Amino acid sequence: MTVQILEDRDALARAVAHRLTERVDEVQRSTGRRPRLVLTGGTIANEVLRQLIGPVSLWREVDYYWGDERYVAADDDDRNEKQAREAFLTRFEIPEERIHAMPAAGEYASKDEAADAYAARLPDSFDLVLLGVGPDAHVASLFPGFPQLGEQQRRVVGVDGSPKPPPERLSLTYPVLNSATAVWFVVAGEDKAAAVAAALAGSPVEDAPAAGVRGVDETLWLLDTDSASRLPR
Ligand SMILES: O=C(O)[C@H](O)[C@@H](O)[C@H](O)[C@H](O)COP(=O)(O)O
Repeated sequence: MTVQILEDRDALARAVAHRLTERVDEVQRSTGRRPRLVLTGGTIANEVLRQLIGPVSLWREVDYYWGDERYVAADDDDRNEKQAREAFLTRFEIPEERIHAMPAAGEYASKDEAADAYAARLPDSFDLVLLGVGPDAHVASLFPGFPQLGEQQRRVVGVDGSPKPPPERLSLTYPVLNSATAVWFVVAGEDKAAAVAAALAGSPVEDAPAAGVRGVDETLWLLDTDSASRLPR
Protein backbone atom coordinates (compact mmCIF):
# COMPACT_ATOMS: atom_id res chain seq x y z
CA MET A 1 0.00 0.00 0.00
CA THR A 2 1.54 3.27 -1.13
CA VAL A 3 0.20 6.80 -0.71
CA GLN A 4 1.22 9.76 -2.85
CA ILE A 5 -0.13 13.22 -2.02
CA LEU A 6 -0.18 16.02 -4.61
CA GLU A 7 -0.76 19.65 -3.69
CA ASP A 8 -4.08 20.06 -5.51
CA ARG A 9 -6.47 18.33 -7.89
CA ASP A 10 -4.83 19.70 -11.03
CA ALA A 11 -1.42 18.43 -9.92
CA LEU A 12 -3.05 15.12 -8.99
CA ALA A 13 -4.70 14.72 -12.40
CA ARG A 14 -1.44 15.52 -14.17
CA ALA A 15 0.56 13.14 -11.97
CA VAL A 16 -1.89 10.28 -12.50
CA ALA A 17 -1.98 10.89 -16.25
CA HIS A 18 1.82 10.70 -16.31
CA ARG A 19 1.89 7.53 -14.18
CA LEU A 20 -0.80 5.93 -16.34
CA THR A 21 1.14 6.68 -19.51
CA GLU A 22 4.27 5.11 -18.04
CA ARG A 23 2.37 2.05 -16.79
CA VAL A 24 0.66 1.39 -20.10
CA ASP A 25 4.01 1.65 -21.90
CA GLU A 26 5.64 -0.65 -19.34
CA VAL A 27 2.92 -3.32 -19.63
CA GLN A 28 3.05 -3.23 -23.43
CA ARG A 29 6.82 -3.68 -23.40
CA SER A 30 6.97 -6.33 -20.67
CA THR A 31 4.06 -8.50 -21.83
CA GLY A 32 4.03 -7.89 -25.58
CA ARG A 33 0.24 -7.59 -25.47
CA ARG A 34 -2.36 -4.87 -25.03
CA PRO A 35 -2.77 -3.72 -21.42
CA ARG A 36 -6.18 -4.41 -19.89
CA LEU A 37 -7.24 -1.20 -18.15
CA VAL A 38 -10.37 -0.59 -16.06
CA LEU A 39 -11.61 2.99 -16.12
CA THR A 40 -13.83 4.57 -13.49
CA GLY A 41 -16.45 7.28 -13.59
CA GLY A 42 -16.29 10.49 -11.63
CA THR A 43 -14.91 13.97 -11.95
CA ILE A 44 -11.26 13.46 -10.99
CA ALA A 45 -11.04 10.37 -13.22
CA ASN A 46 -12.32 12.36 -16.17
CA GLU A 47 -9.81 15.10 -15.39
CA VAL A 48 -7.06 12.48 -15.59
CA LEU A 49 -8.33 11.34 -18.99
CA ARG A 50 -8.36 14.91 -20.22
CA GLN A 51 -4.70 15.28 -19.22
CA LEU A 52 -3.55 12.28 -21.28
CA ILE A 53 -1.30 13.12 -24.21
CA GLY A 54 0.21 11.04 -27.01
CA PRO A 55 1.65 9.09 -28.54
CA VAL A 56 -1.68 8.04 -30.01
CA SER A 57 -0.20 4.66 -30.94
CA LEU A 58 0.29 3.90 -27.25
CA TRP A 59 -3.37 4.47 -26.35
CA ARG A 60 -4.75 2.65 -29.38
CA GLU A 61 -3.10 -0.54 -28.13
CA VAL A 62 -5.02 -0.78 -24.84
CA ASP A 63 -8.25 -2.62 -24.02
CA TYR A 64 -10.56 -0.33 -22.03
CA TYR A 65 -13.12 -1.69 -19.58
CA TRP A 66 -15.20 -0.01 -16.85
CA GLY A 67 -15.45 -0.71 -13.14
CA ASP A 68 -19.03 0.47 -13.13
CA GLU A 69 -21.59 2.18 -15.27
CA ARG A 70 -24.75 4.08 -14.79
CA TYR A 71 -27.57 1.91 -16.14
CA VAL A 72 -29.07 4.54 -18.43
CA ALA A 73 -29.54 4.97 -22.17
CA ALA A 74 -26.37 4.77 -24.26
CA ASP A 75 -26.58 8.45 -25.23
CA ASP A 76 -27.28 9.67 -21.70
CA ASP A 77 -24.72 12.22 -20.47
CA ASP A 78 -24.58 10.30 -17.19
CA ARG A 79 -22.85 7.36 -18.89
CA ASN A 80 -19.27 6.89 -17.70
CA GLU A 81 -18.48 5.58 -21.18
CA LYS A 82 -19.83 8.73 -22.84
CA GLN A 83 -17.85 10.94 -20.49
CA ALA A 84 -14.68 8.92 -21.19
CA ARG A 85 -15.24 9.25 -24.95
CA GLU A 86 -15.61 13.02 -24.59
CA ALA A 87 -12.54 13.29 -22.32
CA PHE A 88 -10.16 10.98 -24.16
CA LEU A 89 -11.31 8.07 -26.34
CA THR A 90 -12.65 10.21 -29.19
CA ARG A 91 -9.70 12.62 -29.08
CA PHE A 92 -7.30 9.71 -29.78
CA GLU A 93 -9.72 7.97 -32.15
CA ILE A 94 -9.49 4.75 -30.13
CA PRO A 95 -10.82 1.87 -32.27
CA GLU A 96 -14.25 0.61 -31.21
CA GLU A 97 -12.93 -2.92 -30.77
CA ARG A 98 -10.73 -1.61 -27.97
CA ILE A 99 -13.63 -0.04 -26.07
CA HIS A 100 -15.47 -2.59 -23.92
CA ALA A 101 -18.31 -0.53 -22.54
CA MET A 102 -20.81 -1.92 -20.09
CA PRO A 103 -24.30 -2.45 -21.59
CA ALA A 104 -26.68 0.49 -21.58
CA ALA A 105 -30.24 0.30 -20.36
CA GLY A 106 -32.45 -1.37 -22.96
CA GLU A 107 -29.73 -3.48 -24.55
CA TYR A 108 -30.79 -6.52 -22.52
CA ALA A 109 -34.08 -7.56 -20.94
CA SER A 110 -32.75 -6.85 -17.43
CA LYS A 111 -29.79 -5.46 -15.48
CA ASP A 112 -28.93 -9.01 -14.44
CA GLU A 113 -28.79 -10.15 -18.06
CA ALA A 114 -26.70 -7.11 -18.92
CA ALA A 115 -24.35 -7.87 -16.00
CA ASP A 116 -23.95 -11.50 -17.08
CA ALA A 117 -23.30 -10.46 -20.68
CA TYR A 118 -20.52 -8.11 -19.59
CA ALA A 119 -19.06 -10.70 -17.21
CA ALA A 120 -18.75 -13.10 -20.15
CA ARG A 121 -16.58 -10.54 -21.98
CA LEU A 122 -14.14 -9.91 -19.15
CA PRO A 123 -10.53 -11.14 -19.31
CA ASP A 124 -9.26 -13.37 -16.51
CA SER A 125 -7.61 -10.38 -14.86
CA PHE A 126 -6.68 -6.76 -15.39
CA ASP A 127 -3.33 -5.02 -15.41
CA LEU A 128 -4.69 -1.92 -13.73
CA VAL A 129 -7.96 -0.84 -12.14
CA LEU A 130 -8.58 2.88 -11.58
CA LEU A 131 -11.07 3.71 -8.84
CA GLY A 132 -12.60 6.94 -7.66
CA VAL A 133 -13.88 7.03 -4.08
CA GLY A 134 -17.13 8.55 -2.88
CA PRO A 135 -17.63 10.58 0.33
CA ASP A 136 -19.13 7.38 1.77
CA ALA A 137 -16.02 5.42 0.69
CA HIS A 138 -17.86 3.66 -2.14
CA VAL A 139 -15.83 2.46 -5.08
CA ALA A 140 -17.23 1.57 -8.50
CA SER A 141 -20.90 1.07 -7.57
CA LEU A 142 -20.21 -0.86 -4.38
CA PHE A 143 -21.92 1.17 -1.66
CA PRO A 144 -21.80 0.86 2.15
CA GLY A 145 -24.33 -1.63 3.48
CA PHE A 146 -25.37 -2.82 0.02
CA PRO A 147 -25.75 -6.55 -0.75
CA GLN A 148 -23.26 -6.41 -3.65
CA LEU A 149 -20.43 -6.11 -1.10
CA GLY A 150 -20.93 -9.75 -0.23
CA GLU A 151 -20.99 -11.03 -3.82
CA GLN A 152 -18.23 -13.57 -4.24
CA GLN A 153 -19.45 -15.54 -7.26
CA ARG A 154 -20.72 -13.13 -9.88
CA ARG A 155 -18.14 -10.87 -11.55
CA VAL A 156 -20.62 -8.16 -12.55
CA VAL A 157 -23.79 -7.22 -10.71
CA GLY A 158 -26.71 -4.84 -11.06
CA VAL A 159 -27.30 -2.23 -8.38
CA ASP A 160 -30.65 -0.63 -7.49
CA GLY A 161 -31.17 2.42 -5.29
CA SER A 162 -27.66 3.81 -5.59
CA PRO A 163 -27.32 6.67 -3.07
CA LYS A 164 -25.32 8.45 -5.77
CA PRO A 165 -27.62 9.21 -8.71
CA PRO A 166 -28.53 7.78 -11.07
CA PRO A 167 -30.02 4.97 -8.99
CA GLU A 168 -29.51 2.02 -11.34
CA ARG A 169 -26.00 0.80 -12.06
CA LEU A 170 -23.77 -2.08 -13.08
CA SER A 171 -20.60 -2.81 -11.14
CA LEU A 172 -17.64 -5.14 -11.05
CA THR A 173 -17.51 -7.08 -7.79
CA TYR A 174 -14.70 -7.54 -5.28
CA PRO A 175 -13.43 -10.84 -6.73
CA VAL A 176 -12.80 -9.14 -10.07
CA LEU A 177 -11.40 -5.90 -8.65
CA ASN A 178 -9.07 -7.84 -6.36
CA SER A 179 -7.75 -10.01 -9.21
CA ALA A 180 -6.15 -6.94 -10.78
CA THR A 181 -2.38 -6.70 -10.77
CA ALA A 182 -2.58 -3.05 -9.69
CA VAL A 183 -5.30 -0.89 -8.14
CA TRP A 184 -4.97 2.89 -8.10
CA PHE A 185 -7.40 4.96 -6.03
CA VAL A 186 -7.55 8.52 -7.37
CA VAL A 187 -9.19 10.88 -4.89
CA ALA A 188 -9.47 14.66 -4.58
CA GLY A 189 -11.42 17.01 -2.33
CA GLU A 190 -12.04 17.65 1.35
CA ASP A 191 -15.39 15.85 1.11
CA LYS A 192 -13.46 12.59 0.62
CA ALA A 193 -11.04 13.03 3.53
CA ALA A 194 -13.04 10.98 6.02
CA ALA A 195 -13.59 8.19 3.46
CA VAL A 196 -9.88 8.04 2.64
CA ALA A 197 -8.93 7.95 6.31
CA ALA A 198 -11.48 5.22 7.03
CA ALA A 199 -10.40 3.08 4.11
CA LEU A 200 -6.69 3.42 4.88
CA ALA A 201 -7.36 2.68 8.55
CA GLY A 202 -8.86 -0.65 7.47
CA SER A 203 -12.46 0.10 8.44
CA PRO A 204 -14.95 -2.72 7.88
CA VAL A 205 -15.85 -3.10 4.24
CA GLU A 206 -19.55 -2.73 5.09
CA ASP A 207 -18.81 0.82 6.21
CA ALA A 208 -15.97 1.66 3.80
CA PRO A 209 -16.13 -0.42 0.60
CA ALA A 210 -12.82 1.07 -0.60
CA ALA A 211 -11.14 -0.84 2.23
CA GLY A 212 -12.05 -4.08 0.47
CA VAL A 213 -9.97 -3.57 -2.66
CA ARG A 214 -6.32 -4.50 -3.05
CA GLY A 215 -4.22 -5.10 -6.11
CA VAL A 216 -2.35 -8.40 -6.34
CA ASP A 217 1.01 -6.65 -6.73
CA GLU A 218 0.26 -2.98 -6.14
CA THR A 219 -2.26 -0.77 -4.31
CA LEU A 220 -1.73 2.94 -4.72
CA TRP A 221 -3.62 5.86 -3.18
CA LEU A 222 -3.15 8.98 -5.30
CA LEU A 223 -4.53 11.93 -3.33
CA ASP A 224 -4.55 15.70 -3.18
CA THR A 225 -3.84 17.45 0.12
CA ASP A 226 -7.55 17.97 0.74
CA SER A 227 -8.56 14.33 0.45
CA ALA A 228 -5.48 13.37 2.52
CA SER A 229 -6.22 15.92 5.25
CA ARG A 230 -7.61 13.37 7.75
CA LEU A 231 -4.72 10.93 7.50
CA PRO A 232 -2.46 10.60 10.54
CA ARG A 233 0.69 12.66 10.08
O1 LIG B 1 -20.07 5.89 -11.60
C1 LIG B 1 -19.59 6.52 -10.66
O2 LIG B 1 -20.19 7.43 -10.07
C2 LIG B 1 -18.17 6.26 -10.26
O3 LIG B 1 -17.61 5.15 -10.75
C3 LIG B 1 -17.98 6.43 -8.79
O4 LIG B 1 -17.51 5.28 -8.13
C4 LIG B 1 -17.00 7.57 -8.65
O5 LIG B 1 -15.70 7.13 -9.05
C5 LIG B 1 -16.93 8.10 -7.25
O6 LIG B 1 -18.25 8.42 -6.84
C6 LIG B 1 -16.05 9.36 -7.19
O7 LIG B 1 -16.60 10.30 -8.04
P1 LIG B 1 -16.04 11.81 -8.00
O8 LIG B 1 -14.56 11.72 -8.35
O9 LIG B 1 -16.84 12.56 -9.05
O10 LIG B 1 -16.28 12.33 -6.62
